[in-house]
Amino acid sequence: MADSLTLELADFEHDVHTGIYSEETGRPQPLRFTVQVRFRCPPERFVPETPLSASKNYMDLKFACSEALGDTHYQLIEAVADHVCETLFLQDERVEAVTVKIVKLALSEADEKIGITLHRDRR
Ligand SMILES: Nc1nc2c(c(=O)[nH]1)N=C([C@H](O)[C@@H](O)CO)CN2
Repeated sequence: MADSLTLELADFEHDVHTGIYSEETGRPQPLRFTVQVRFRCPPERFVPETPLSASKNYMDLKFACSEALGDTHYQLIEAVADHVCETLFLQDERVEAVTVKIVKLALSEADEKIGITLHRDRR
């Protein structure tokens, strides 16, 4: 049976312009991202000499959750997650599916975690 490969970035925090309400506009707020990327056809074996081109650079996941989001104001964090998914699909045609979990840290009063998870298969 073939292997499957999932790349993961967990608990990465980055400030993003997002929010529905007027008090949320004008300055970015911290979001916590956890992203999983399902990768098509990994090689049969990863040997010591296997090059990075046989996989996907996990630093690309950080890029998708930070610089790639730019200074755009995203009303909903769903739109942030959508942008992350599309960035990852565009980067590499071997990306089959992406799951993005976002926690809006500014909402937490007693360590509760409020946010969303978006899963998208390549269309
Ligand atoms: N499903 C969502 N619900 C809400 C969002 C959101 O982005 N997705 N955002 C807000 C406000 O901006 C919130 O962070 C402050 O009340 C409310 N609900």
